[in-house]
Amino acid sequence: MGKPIVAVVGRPNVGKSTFFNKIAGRRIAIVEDEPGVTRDRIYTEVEWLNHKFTLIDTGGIEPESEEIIPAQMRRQAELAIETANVIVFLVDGREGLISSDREIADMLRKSKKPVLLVLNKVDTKEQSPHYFDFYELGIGDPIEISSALGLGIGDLLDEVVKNFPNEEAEDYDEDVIKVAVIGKPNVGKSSIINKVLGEDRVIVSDIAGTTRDAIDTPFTDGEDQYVFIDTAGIRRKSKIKEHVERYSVIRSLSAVERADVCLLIIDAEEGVTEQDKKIAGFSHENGKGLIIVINKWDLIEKETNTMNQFIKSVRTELAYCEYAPIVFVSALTGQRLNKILDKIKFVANQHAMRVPTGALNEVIGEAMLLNQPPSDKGKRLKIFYATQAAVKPPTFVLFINDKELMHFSYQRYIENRIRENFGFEGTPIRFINREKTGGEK
Ligand SMILES: Nc1nc2c(ncn2[C@@H]2O[C@H](COP(=O)(O)OP(=O)(O)OP(=O)(O)O)[C@@H](O)[C@H]2O)c(=O)[nH]1
Ligand SMILES: Nc1nc2c(ncn2[C@@H]2O[C@H](COP(=O)(O)OP(=O)(O)OP(=O)(O)O)[C@@H](O)[C@H]2O)c(=O)[nH]1
Repeated sequence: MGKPIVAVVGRPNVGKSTFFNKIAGRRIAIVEDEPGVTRDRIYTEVEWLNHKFTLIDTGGIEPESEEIIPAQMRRQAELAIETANVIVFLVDGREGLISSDREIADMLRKSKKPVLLVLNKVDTKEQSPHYFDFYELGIGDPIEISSALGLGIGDLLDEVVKNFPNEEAEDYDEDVIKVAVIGKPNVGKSSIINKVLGEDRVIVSDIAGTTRDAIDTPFTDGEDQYVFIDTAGIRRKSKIKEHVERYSVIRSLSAVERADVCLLIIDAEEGVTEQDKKIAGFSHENGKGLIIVINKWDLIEKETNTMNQFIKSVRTELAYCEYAPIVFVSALTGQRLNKILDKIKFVANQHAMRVPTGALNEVIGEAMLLNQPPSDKGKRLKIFYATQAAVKPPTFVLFINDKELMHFSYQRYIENRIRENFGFEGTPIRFINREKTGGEK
């Protein structure tokens, strides 16, 4: 199971952005130093009491578009209900209860998701004069905070964490390959899924070891078991056109969290957009396998170098995922779609691959001989020993003499040597640097 997702909802002006910023200030970012990773405030990674979760901001409601306000609010709440494990429902403790709070509350109550009712703007130690009114919403005890002053935030996060689903909760068996098909609206996600499912694959109604979500689509090619995660939203053509880009990014988040491999579908005519970067960044940060699928290739007029030029621009725009293979397909003509499943299987294996410690240390030893580690003030970096501590994604612990001496560029060099020797195509690689004291060897 992926990291839990927490969504913040509430009517305009209750302080959602202020709240989000306050929490985002505490964010931990695993790949923070990596250049090119697009940071956007749609989501932030948070750690509280050893629990990691993703906080999503369902976004502001545009005050200009008058008639649309109720619909937008409704959509925002729906989105939170669809994607989040815990919902923080923010209301204004100074202004008191108003009718749009009731509307949102009705939707949230019906969702069966854990909802925390949070009175914001309670800037003093005293209880809000409206405190008891909020019980009427039927969501339980209100929690008082001041996002502006940072009061009550810790207690609130304690409550949030308590409501997370059991981390031991069963998902699919280890060897079921979980695939998220992600991308902007209209790039051809459903068409690709349908084509893949159409080709001799058997959709299975039940699959070993699952408490599975009805919106997933498990299938098998006779050899391996797969599941397209969270595809209901894709198959069920939504009536409400999701104009707001943010919505489709958020929709992708929970699917990515649960996936082993993400297929990022890009429209060949449009090329890589900002939104694609956000989604790819999310896959990368969450350590998922990634395949970049350029769809609608039939619409492109080809000259000698068209494909290479396209690859070049994708590599530039998505520089931090250069490990991801790029495939050019057409869901319309079926071109190269038969290769997709093999690619998925391949990347899933790379993502779960473990290399022997002996071979790993040989590669690193050689790497250090070929290209001396950096030094500073007469002290040179030493890597004493390395071991692969985890898979999905492959994670290496490097025991070194001094963390300060490990530069990004050298880490990158080590990563490249590991990739050259072992592959790991399609998966990010993580490093943990550990100082080994008394470390001469
Ligand atoms: N006194 C006080 N003011 C607050 C607090 N939190 C937010 N505000 C103020 O409330 C106003 C609205 O805050 P935002 O964070 O923009 O509210 P929002 O819910 O994101 O609003 P939309 O983007 O319109 O949905 C701003 O003027 C904030 O400064 C608080 O804890 N105490
Ligand atoms: N020419 C061409 N059209 C395609 C291709 N793949 C999909 N389309 C068309 O693009 C449109 C969108 O395809 P969908 O599969 O519905 O896209 P989607 O990404 O699932 O869209 P949303 O449900 O809005 O997220 C449809 O009209 C498809 O027929 C392709 O490879 N070539």
